[in-house]
Amino acid sequence: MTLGAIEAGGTKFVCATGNEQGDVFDRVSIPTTTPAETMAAVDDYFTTHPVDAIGIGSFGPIGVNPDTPKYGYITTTPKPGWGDFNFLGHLQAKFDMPLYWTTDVNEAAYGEAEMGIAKDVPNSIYMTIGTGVGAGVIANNRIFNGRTHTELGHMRINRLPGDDFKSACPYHDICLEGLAAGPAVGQRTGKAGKDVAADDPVWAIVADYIAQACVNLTVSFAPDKIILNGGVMKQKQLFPLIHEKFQSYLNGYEEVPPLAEYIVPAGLGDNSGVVGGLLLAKLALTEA
Ligand SMILES: Nc1ncnc2c1ncn2[C@@H]1O[C@H](COP(=O)(O)OP(=O)(O)OP(=O)(O)O)[C@@H](O)[C@H]1O
Ligand SMILES: [Zn+2]
Repeated sequence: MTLGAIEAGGTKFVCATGNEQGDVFDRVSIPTTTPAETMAAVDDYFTTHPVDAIGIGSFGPIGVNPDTPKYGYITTTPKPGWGDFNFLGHLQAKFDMPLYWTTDVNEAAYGEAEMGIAKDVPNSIYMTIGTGVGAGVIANNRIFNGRTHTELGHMRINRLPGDDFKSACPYHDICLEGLAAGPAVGQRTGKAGKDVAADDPVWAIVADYIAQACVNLTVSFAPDKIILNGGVMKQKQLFPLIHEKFQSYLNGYEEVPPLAEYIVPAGLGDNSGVVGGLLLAKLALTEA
């Protein structure tokens, strides 16, 4: 059996084939331009690389609730051409096979939960801190959705005293994404995140906000693990800073696993999404 995965991001789409153990056989990267152009390349890929099912994780916001008219759509993105695009419908018209449709972060969360750092625990959260912040919640080995998917990157956090940085989120004066994602780091320092020194004071601010988010995730979802990935988390010195602040903000309220095993980097690195897609394809097949 051959499985397919799509990791649909705002700058590139990755299409891949592999098996139910999460082994990747082949992959291609397609620039995200217009839906017509990008989807034609996706269609071509799975026509020349036949599969039995496809797991799809898309940038959003997207419709994930089958009871709503916009199920399967990319809904309100400002990305030209992609707003109100019926992504799942497009694929269903081309490929007569089981398809699993979810967000890019839910897909990556599923990959880490099944084959990555969280494979031995049933409850985990995968949060990526890159251009934006997004998180996928796995509860009892399943992707958690409510009325729609979560938007945990936009959780409110408390500003540190003296931090008067103007939020980079156009909607929120104080959200994690607006104060601590890659663009905020860039605007705070005047440099690209990768060029900011490891001991720059900006990292203590970023770590504080991420630690606040981890406390919020802990009390909201009671995960066994919180996985932090994305461009900003390439700064590995953030982990001990986050652990220290997390400890002080949780303040002994509840027992959590040892922090070095609780708030951790991804196990699959840049492969979490593609592996998640393959395993969601398998799930779609077993549930079809
Ligand atoms: N080594 C690094 N240290 C700090 N920041 C970094 C590093 N590498 C990339 N970044 C920042 O991370 C952001 C890019 O994030 P990422 O590499 O996760 O890609 P992305 O796909 O654009 O993000 P998203 O998942 O939000 O769409 C940019 O703002 C970039 O400046
Ligand atoms: Zn926001």
